[in-house]
Amino acid sequence: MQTQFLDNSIQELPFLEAEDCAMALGFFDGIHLGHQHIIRKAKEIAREKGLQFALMTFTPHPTEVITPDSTNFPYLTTLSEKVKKMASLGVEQLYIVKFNTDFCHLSPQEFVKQYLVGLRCKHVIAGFDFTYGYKGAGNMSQLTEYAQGEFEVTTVAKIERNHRKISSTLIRELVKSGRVDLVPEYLGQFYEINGQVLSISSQNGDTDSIIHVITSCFLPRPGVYTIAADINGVTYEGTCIEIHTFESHSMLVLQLDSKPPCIESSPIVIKWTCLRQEKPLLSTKPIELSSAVI
Ligand SMILES: Cc1cc2nc3c(=O)[nH]c(=O)nc-3n(C[C@H](O)[C@H](O)[C@H](O)COP(=O)(O)O)c2cc1C
Ligand SMILES: Nc1ncnc2c1ncn2[C@@H]1O[C@H](COP(=O)(O)OP(=O)(O)OP(=O)(O)O)[C@@H](O)[C@H]1O
Repeated sequence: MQTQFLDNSIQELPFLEAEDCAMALGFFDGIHLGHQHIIRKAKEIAREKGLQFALMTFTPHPTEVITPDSTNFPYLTTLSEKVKKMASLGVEQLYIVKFNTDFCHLSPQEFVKQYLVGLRCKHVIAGFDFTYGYKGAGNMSQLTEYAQGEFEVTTVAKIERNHRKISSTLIRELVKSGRVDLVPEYLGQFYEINGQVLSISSQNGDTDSIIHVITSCFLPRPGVYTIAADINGVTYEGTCIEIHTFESHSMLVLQLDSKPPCIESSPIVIKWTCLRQEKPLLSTKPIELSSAVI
């Protein structure tokens, strides 16, 4: 997959090098089951028409630009995780458009002309509620008219589960309220976060261990959770017994069912499987964080 960052403060955009493409559009936080359907549809159309399979996303989330006071937007996926997932879904050309005030002020027609026609879109695929242009004024029913014959449009109808639209917002609400057990119905997998191991200590004569983890990802509300932790390619079952949230990061205390070897400073991926108890099990004092790791 080729990845291209587009920053409209740079005048010489590499549009002339673009290939004729079928392009999926959207923010795609989490790449949930609704997103995956759109991405598969775009891939299918690209194959049928012999076009490059492209996808356009934005960074940061429009809310961070439009509501500058908003802090810590609750992303379900970091940009680098999103890039990896897009590659695994077969996207051939990923455009990551810098969402800034200049971009935000483009009219729907300007966006279509500069970014969609400019990037040689021959077919555009998005969901029924995709919006674009200043104040999100452009919608899918206007897109064919704005395309002026340059590309075709496929609008994917609302994809629901349990009579609710599958959405990043719904998944964030489930995570926030601790209902991580329900997340796979909408996300297609357990909610995962990335972090870094700060320290590890043995418990019960080496049969299990306590590890401290630092993360800046969006977390479930405090409580005791069953988790699985991937460290250096090995999966450990365990429990998250404490969650301490600070301004820009959080610290987790995990109890693992075994003691992993030499994992200080290792990256860790934590899968949240279920909320076991509303209150923390025990209260360990948060360890001192050196400024080097924050
Ligand atoms: C050129 C352009 C300008 C936009 N301007 C605004 C804006 O002024 N206000 C706003 O809330 N969202 C704005 N958006 C964001 C869109 O409404 C929408 O959230 C974004 O395209 C992602 O779509 P999705 O949330 O359906 O994935 C803009 C999007 C684009 C492409
Ligand atoms: N359930 C769904 N059914 C059909 N299309 C969807 C669905 N969810 C998202 N889409 C489409 O996927 C693309 C990315 O959407 P977006 O990132 O806004 O997802 P979302 O889940 O609606 O997010 P949020 O809850 O933050 O609004 C857009 O084209 C959007 O229309």
